[in-house]
Amino acid sequence: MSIIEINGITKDYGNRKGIFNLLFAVEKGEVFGYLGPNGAGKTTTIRHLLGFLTPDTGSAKILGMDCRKDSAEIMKHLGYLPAEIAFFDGMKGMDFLKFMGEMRGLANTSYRDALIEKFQLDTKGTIRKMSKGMKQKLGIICAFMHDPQVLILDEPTSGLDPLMQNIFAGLILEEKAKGKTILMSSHSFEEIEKTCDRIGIIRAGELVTTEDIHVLKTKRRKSYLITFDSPATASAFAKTDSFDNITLDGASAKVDVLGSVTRLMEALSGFTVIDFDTQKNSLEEVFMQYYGSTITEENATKQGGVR
Ligand SMILES: Nc1ncnc2c1ncn2[C@@H]1O[C@H](COP(=O)(O)OP(=O)(O)OP(=O)(O)O)[C@@H](O)[C@H]1O
Repeated sequence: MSIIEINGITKDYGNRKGIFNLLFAVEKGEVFGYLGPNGAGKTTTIRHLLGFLTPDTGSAKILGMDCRKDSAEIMKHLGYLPAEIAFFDGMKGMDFLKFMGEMRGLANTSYRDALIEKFQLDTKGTIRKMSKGMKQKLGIICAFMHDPQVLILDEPTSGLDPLMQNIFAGLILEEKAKGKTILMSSHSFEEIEKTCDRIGIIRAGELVTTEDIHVLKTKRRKSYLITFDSPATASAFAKTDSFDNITLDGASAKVDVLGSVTRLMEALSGFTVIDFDTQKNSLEEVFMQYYGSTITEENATKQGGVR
């Protein structure tokens, strides 16, 4: 039995908005990254899993239970971080965590306290006065503190600074090692790449693909920005003809590499390199790398009125 199942869900909001015949499953111990641009349908999918929405067709299950009918039972085993956190604004952070803990019958608060420590959150102040990042940390602690078997996290790192994003990635890996099943949505391939086993890409309400992250990494083209000691060295490197796609700019060269970076490292060994940087690709670029013109053609067809 899969832990999370989305069985052919359609929720049509009209105007081509919503989700359409979605079908995927997340297995025990798996971290599943759910990626897509703004408005693709990630939150709508997650709201079905939480039992907040009734699908037009299809169904969702968690731990074999129906997300709509058995949501009270499911909640006992689930940690949820919403995309937009609405807390009781006037409450102090710690009072909120205590309140949520009591609702869930949390007897042992040691994990909660360890999470507060890990995220360095000052829980003494009122939630109203907390920054976006602090509220996000509070939401994360609340989702994990009762040690649930299943976690559903809607854009968990939004508002977190890079240091906290790394701490969050570490937490996900620890939870994965405990055998937790995690579905997390994101816009960022880079973020998902650090933690997930598999990703699903949704676009315009339809699942474009689900793929093993290791397979994707080998298919992925990355850009590297290399700064040499002089423009002459940069052009000498470009003339080695080792790579198809080199763009020169003074002493710098941007090189696109597919898969392993070993070949680039070897090619650079005879040159003086001052700086070496990876350029992050946007999700859109990653889409284009994997699916090339297919996506644009599909979109053009849809915009022309055919689904
Ligand atoms: N209740 C609703 N009524 C009508 N349209 C809706 C409703 N809820 C969502 N939508 C539309 O459905 C589409 C999918 O929205 P959803 O919030 O699931 O996207 P998302 O992938 O989570 O986006 P983001 O990354 O911006 O959070 C959007 O076009 C949105 O405007």
